[in-house]
Amino acid sequence: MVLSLFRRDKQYWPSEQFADYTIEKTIGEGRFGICYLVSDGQKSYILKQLKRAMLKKAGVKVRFEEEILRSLQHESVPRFIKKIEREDFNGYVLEFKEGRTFEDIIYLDKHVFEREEIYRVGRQLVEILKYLHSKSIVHRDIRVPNTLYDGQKVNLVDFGLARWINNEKYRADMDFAFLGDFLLHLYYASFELKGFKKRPWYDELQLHPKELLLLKKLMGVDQRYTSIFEVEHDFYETFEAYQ
Ligand SMILES: Nc1ncnc2c1ncn2[C@@H]1O[C@H](COP(=O)(O)OP(=O)(O)OP(=O)(O)O)[C@@H](O)[C@H]1O
Repeated sequence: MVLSLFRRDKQYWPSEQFADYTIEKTIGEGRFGICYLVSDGQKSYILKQLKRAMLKKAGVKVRFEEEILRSLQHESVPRFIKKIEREDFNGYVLEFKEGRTFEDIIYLDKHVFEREEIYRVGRQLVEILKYLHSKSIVHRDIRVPNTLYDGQKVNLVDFGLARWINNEKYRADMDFAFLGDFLLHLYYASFELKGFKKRPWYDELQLHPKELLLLKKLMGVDQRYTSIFEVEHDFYETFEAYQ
């Protein structure tokens, strides 16, 4: 038992067979785990391998992702398919969600987001947050590498930091700063710095007063929203012209 804690995590390679799945490729490696794209011959899935060292260090915390994903049923959130616990592997199989990460779309493709698209993307994130918060879940990691987009639909992945809201350490409003920062990434995709001086986002981005207020309240520059319903209200008012 003690020895197994110090053993290195086994890496899986393309074409290798694992349980009922064939490994297609490694998608990403983070602090907590390694994500593989796998197939059962019919459909693709995500196999998430939890790192042994992290399981030991974070203990019960890594279990939240499983518990929370199992409790969710939303078209933009991967379904929890099954858990796999073996001597040489700890992890689970998740539904594969389509789309590339916003990180790749912004920084590799250099895609420019016009206001209408910012509205279409933002609207979906507000809907996802309404669902999560109604289930007493705060995601705490809505960032460009954890959001997938196929040009139409937005999917939210990586529930590794998600927690049950207890209004103390874990509050719903924690997601608002992430949402604000995410939207700023979309605005900045079309931003060109004129001159040399870097100024704060609320000075250098050309924003409508309603956009400015929405973003300031999300980011906590102005008094932060207290519920997703307030965010939703202001979001739709801000983007009224695109509905
Ligand atoms: N269900 C899914 N469908 C499609 N792609 C996914 C899915 N889950 C994760 N991915 C992809 O795998 C990458 C890594 O996933 P995830 O962030 O959950 O792993 P992680 O080990 O927790 O990483 P980190 O520690 O960096 O947060 C994501 O950026 C995304 O591109």
